[in-house]
Amino acid sequence: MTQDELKKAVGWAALEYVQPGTIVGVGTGSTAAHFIDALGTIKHQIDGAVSSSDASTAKLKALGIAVYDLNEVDSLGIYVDGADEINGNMQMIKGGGAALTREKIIASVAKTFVCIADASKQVAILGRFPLPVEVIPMARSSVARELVKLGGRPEYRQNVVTDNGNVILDVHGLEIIDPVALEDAINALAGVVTVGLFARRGADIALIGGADGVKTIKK
Ligand SMILES: O=C(CO)[C@H](O)[C@H](O)COP(=O)(O)O
Repeated sequence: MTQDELKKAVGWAALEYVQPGTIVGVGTGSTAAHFIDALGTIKHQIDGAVSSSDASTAKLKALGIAVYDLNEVDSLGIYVDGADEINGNMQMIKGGGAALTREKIIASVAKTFVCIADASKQVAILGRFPLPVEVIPMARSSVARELVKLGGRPEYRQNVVTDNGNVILDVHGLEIIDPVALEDAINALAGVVTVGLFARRGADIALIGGADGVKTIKK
């Protein structure tokens, strides 16, 4: 199977966790896009979605799925999203698609985070994938200097402006032994909006697509 076929398999497998009559939290990226396609087939059974990016919102609306502002929603049963890396403790690096801030907000509200990923995303130690950090534009250089002190090599993601009007620094060269400590340290830097390290709030369920099919891992 190709990587995209594995992404499709987990995207469709996530339908099992969608409860009829509820609003569903929806992530961003190529794996989440498969989930949105799957969601479209049961659109009359759900109340709608809360979306983590303008791109996912457009895709949801094109399929006829109502998209709600998170402020209109009191609670959320599930959030379904991909990951750039996931470790054995269900902690993740996210933000390859620059949607990390809205993803983290929705994940914080949802009762259950369902991570959908192909097996290439599983790692023993997070950090091989450059860690995305969303930064207020005027703090780009000052935050970059602080990230160097934390042991990383930040690179400005050229020509990318987030849905929130900010910029992204991708931090290379990290071997993240203590994800919670690094998440806290980066979040504490003035000018950082969000770090794409989902350590304090990791996934509750991971659906991992590999050669043997879709494996379910529960926290
Ligand atoms: O965090 C994300 C977007 O900000 C995505 O979930 C992550 O980049 C994985 O993307 P894909 O499913 O395309 O491999």
